[in-house]
Amino acid sequence: MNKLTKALEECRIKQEKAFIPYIMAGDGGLERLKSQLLFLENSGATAVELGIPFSDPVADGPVIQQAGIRSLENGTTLRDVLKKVKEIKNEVKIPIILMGYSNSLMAYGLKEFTEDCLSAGISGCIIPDVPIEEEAVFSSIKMAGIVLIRLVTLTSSKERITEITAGAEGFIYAVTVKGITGTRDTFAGELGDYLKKVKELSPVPVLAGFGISTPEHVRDTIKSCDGVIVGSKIIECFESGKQDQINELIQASKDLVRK
Ligand SMILES: O=P(O)(O)OC[C@@H](O)[C@@H](O)c1c[nH]c2ccccc12
Repeated sequence: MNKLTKALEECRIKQEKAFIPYIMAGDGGLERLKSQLLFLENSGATAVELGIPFSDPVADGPVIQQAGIRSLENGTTLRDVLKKVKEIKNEVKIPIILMGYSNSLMAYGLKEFTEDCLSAGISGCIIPDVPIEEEAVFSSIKMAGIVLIRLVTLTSSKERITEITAGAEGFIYAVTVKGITGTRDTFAGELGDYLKKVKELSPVPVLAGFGISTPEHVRDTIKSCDGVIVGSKIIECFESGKQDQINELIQASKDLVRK
């Protein structure tokens, strides 16, 4: 079974919620990647979403844009990222999901990208600018047993959510805001109902992401879904050396079920 699918299945059996932090590969240099991944693993993350730096990150807010710029300035390429992940794959146990825009993958060549992901032990990919209608282009990834994570948003209709969740693999990424990535203070009132609706329709776990940045956000959001994804706040914490706050966020995802 795919390592990510298995990790999520273990969460379900243990009645735990999933927590997936996002980091930008090459931010601070790729030599930092192993210690970041091990820190997140030891803090109790279920998996890690690893961003591929890209010059035109259309879905990203300022924090991730800046992290991408820093990484590109360090000269990080997708090839380097996959090489580094391959190098450390026996030491890092948690599943790694690559997050990248379609251009980066197409420019690399999909056949080669798939092969290199396999040898690096990548479990899943998130390609946010690829709607299900275009997914066939990336079928080599799926055929290799790497899950392709699909996204739904607050504005997706019930019909659209049904289409997207049918045949979904790994988990469904439920975007919690109408906008780009980045920390938020509050969320739309309809968020809980939206997540419950996606959960009713989805055959795979539903994880919510975008804007989640405090332990309260984590606790509130996971009441209505199977886990959360946190990006911008994690990047900020690593930047400012406040790793203890990362622990608090991850811990918040474990609180609910223990009570
Ligand atoms: O940064 P936030 O608001 O916590 O959102 C998660 C996010 O960072 C991560 O999943 C992500 C980063 N870039 C993306 C682009 C599209 C979808 C998802 C993402």
